[in-house]
Amino acid sequence: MLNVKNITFSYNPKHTETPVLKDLDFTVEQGDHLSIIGESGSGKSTLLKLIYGEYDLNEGQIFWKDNEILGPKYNLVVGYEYMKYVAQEFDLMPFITVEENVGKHLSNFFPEEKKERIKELLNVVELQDFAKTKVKTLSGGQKQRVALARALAKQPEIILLDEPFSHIDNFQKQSLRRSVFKYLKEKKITCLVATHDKEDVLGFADRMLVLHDSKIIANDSPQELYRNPETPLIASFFGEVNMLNDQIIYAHQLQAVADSDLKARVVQNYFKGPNYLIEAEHEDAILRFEHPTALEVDLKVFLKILER
Ligand SMILES: Nc1ncnc2c1ncn2[C@@H]1O[C@H](COP(=O)(O)OP(=O)(O)OP(=O)(O)O)[C@@H](O)[C@H]1O
Repeated sequence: MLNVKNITFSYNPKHTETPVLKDLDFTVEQGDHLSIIGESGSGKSTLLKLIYGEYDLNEGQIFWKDNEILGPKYNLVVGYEYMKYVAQEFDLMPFITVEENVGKHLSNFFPEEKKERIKELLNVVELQDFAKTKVKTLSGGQKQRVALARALAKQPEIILLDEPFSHIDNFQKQSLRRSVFKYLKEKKITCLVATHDKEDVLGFADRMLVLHDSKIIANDSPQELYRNPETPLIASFFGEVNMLNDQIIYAHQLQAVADSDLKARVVQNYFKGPNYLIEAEHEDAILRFEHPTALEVDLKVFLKILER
């Protein structure tokens, strides 16, 4: 189990500024998948780096099982055998091939096993066809996949992923995500994923931690946070939201009907694929709702609030 005990951290060595993270306290069970979300600059990457032992904490402690994770003040070399961290910058070796990068830290004593392992990992990240390609010639998304495979090579107990699919194109993202997260679950590798993308969370994460103003404002299952978001910030991670009489209403919860007390005037349409997102004016505020077709600007519509 990962145990993050009341940690506080600021980059400023004199600790004079407001800390980036303050009094964070949470645990992650072995084999669980935790998503870390929050606005840009809320400290997601910093949290992963602290768990990796890259910085010294101002206050608090972090444990993986019984081992305390210590910062550079106490640990000459950053990092532990049982933990891997895939940062937003990949730090690969450009002049050697994909398979050499992936196998970099694997033992040469068992060449057959090593070959098989590299093959398995390249399958997980869907890079089978690039085994012999030099990394310097790869695209950003391909490099990101090599970095993932390399981090998995020695089967860590826990992996920290910072925006793991940010460079991957939409054509491959879905299948790669399924492949990597399925692999981590099967191998019971605990995983912490900092992400902006709800698709990385829904369907994969056991829990979701929301950072805001240096604090954890929510730590629950994605299902629970989706159904009962306590703040518009949490709800807006899942989709477009409206505030109506201090209630959080998702855009898909508003339905155009023949008649209701909620009247609005259409001002804008956005094509979203399966439907349109319609913006409509209601008492000087803009409401957003989904509709199967585009609606004429200035059309008066009546809206009904559906259950979540
Ligand atoms: N090395 C650093 N030195 C000083 N301040 C830093 C450093 N790295 C990050 N920060 C600051 O710490 C805060 C949190 O940054 P962090 O990168 O952890 O946020 P994030 O949530 O991961 O953002 P993003 O979603 O944009 O990646 C920001 O205000 C950032 O400017």
